[in-house]
Amino acid sequence: MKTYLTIALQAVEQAAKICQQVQAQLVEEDSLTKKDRSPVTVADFASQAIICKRLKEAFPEIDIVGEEDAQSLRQDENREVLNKIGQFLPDWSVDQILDSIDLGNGEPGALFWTLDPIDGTKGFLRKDQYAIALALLKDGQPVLGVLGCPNLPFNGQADRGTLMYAIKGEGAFTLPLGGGEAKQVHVSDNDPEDVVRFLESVEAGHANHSLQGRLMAHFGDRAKAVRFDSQVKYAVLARADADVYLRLPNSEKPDYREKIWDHAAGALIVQEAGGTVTDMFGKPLEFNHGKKLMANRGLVVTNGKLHQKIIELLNRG
Ligand SMILES: Nc1ncnc2c1ncn2[C@@H]1O[C@H](COP(=O)(O)O)[C@@H](O)[C@H]1OP(=O)(O)O
Ligand SMILES: [Mg+2]
Repeated sequence: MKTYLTIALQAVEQAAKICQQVQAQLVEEDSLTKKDRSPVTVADFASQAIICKRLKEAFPEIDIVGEEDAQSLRQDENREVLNKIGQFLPDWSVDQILDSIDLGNGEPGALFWTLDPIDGTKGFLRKDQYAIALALLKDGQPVLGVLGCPNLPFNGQADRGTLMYAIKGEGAFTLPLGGGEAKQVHVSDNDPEDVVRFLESVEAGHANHSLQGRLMAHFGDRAKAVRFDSQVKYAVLARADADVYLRLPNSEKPDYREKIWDHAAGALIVQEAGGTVTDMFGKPLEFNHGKKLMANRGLVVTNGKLHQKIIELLNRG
């Protein structure tokens, strides 16, 4: 597993550098809009190209299930975006860029990678938080997870981003982006009688803030809301800077199913830091139903001590 970890960390580091460069110079034309109207940027594509290329060089036989594909970039109308990606990958030919992005068109199987090259694209566009999320799944369970969080200060140092990783059964660790010593992380110790820090999406459309608000009311003044974009929320909880992360289905999209690349890495990291991850009914996440968590609804992530209480409150009818 150590070889997988080394390559995964290198790939995420490399992608994070490009994402930081793009974010620093971001203009509106650097993004295009997908069919579901969600945005995708130059950096999403560059990140996926870099990570897929690195993984395939090292592990040619392992499929990669990435969030993006190059179909839209192959259309003339998006030539500008493709050219811009080329500026950030100066040694790459156009075909190399397109083909590397499409290395992420693999299918979930017994052993595969899943990649969100930029999770929280809306946060990225706001020059706020985003994550690069990569996980290795074996027999339907994440066994290795890496989260690159370029705008999440490492140890309070604003100029250093955060990397987090976990190997199943071996704990969760953090180190600064750019290199440094890895330190083990543990979730908080807070119980239902303490202050309870709730993580939620910045984007109101991505979760049911009002249902979450009603649940928080149970804890009165002790409930605090903390908003972050992306899987950065998992990293914040794993290092004990928050206690609960809820993703409750939004009434406008009651049938929404979570995507595997949005949760595989983060869920493993929180579990290895001592926390608990289930859906809103307390059922463990099942990663063996294709690209979506078809057998689960919503998400409840806690430090473990709060889990039962939250599930109880959510399901008391
Ligand atoms: N209705 C929805 N319910 C839950 N998650 C959603 C919904 N719409 C989009 N998302 C996902 O929320 C994630 C970002 O979450 P956050 O706001 O917490 O950072 C994205 O991966 C996005 O998926 P997608 O990338 O497919 O649009
Ligand atoms: Mg995502």
